[in-house]
Amino acid sequence: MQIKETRLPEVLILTPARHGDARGFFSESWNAQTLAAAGIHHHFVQDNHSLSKAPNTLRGLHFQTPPHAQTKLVRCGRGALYDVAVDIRHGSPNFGKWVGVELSFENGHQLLIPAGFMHGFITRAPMTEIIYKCTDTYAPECDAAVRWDDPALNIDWGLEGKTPILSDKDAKAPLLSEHAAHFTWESAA
Ligand SMILES: Cc1cn([C@H]2C[C@H](O)[C@@H](COP(=O)(O)OP(=O)(O)O[C@H]3O[C@H](C)C(=O)[C@H](O)[C@H]3O)O2)c(=O)[nH]c1=O
Repeated sequence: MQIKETRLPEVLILTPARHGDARGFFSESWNAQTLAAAGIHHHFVQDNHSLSKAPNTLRGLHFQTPPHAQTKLVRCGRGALYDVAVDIRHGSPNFGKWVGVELSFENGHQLLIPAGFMHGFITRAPMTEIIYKCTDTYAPECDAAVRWDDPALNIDWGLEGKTPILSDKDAKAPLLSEHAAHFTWESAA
């Protein structure tokens, strides 16, 4: 397992080993003991899996507010995507700062996104599948979204002038500044 920091130190790129042979490869996509040996302790309770059929499909920016904030371990099961995490922890020196990482079936990279960060991604290929583990279960009453193109965040999604495919919910999401509550977050669960 390779572990690499990003410009937001709490957001890590994890790349499990792939054991190749003539048939293809085998990889432990997640092993609690391996992560614990690296000092990474999370209790995941829900796995998510979504398919986005077209490139430039953008899902985000999403998060669950306390008490159901989620740490996520994200990977790309098929295709390719650009995965983005945004720090919205009240009082964080990196509040409002973002980082993006290319995740693909080919590169096998995973992104560990702690509670207190928003998550979003844009697909770079057709039929892209994202698979991710969460440390809390779905809580619709805590499900929140912020506009993908919030000028205060200035995220570069690599759209090159194209318009992303969005859900109605994401198209109508508020700006971060319109979220009345400033969320205080326990340390990442
Ligand atoms: C998140 C979630 C959704 N749903 C249901 C609710 C809707 O009927 C349907 C689609 O939900 P939504 O449009 O919120 O799905 P995405 O746009 O992929 O949202 C996700 O995308 C971003 C990138 C995330 O990190 C979050 O996990 C999540 O917000 O699945 C569930 O049943 N359980 C769940 O945990």
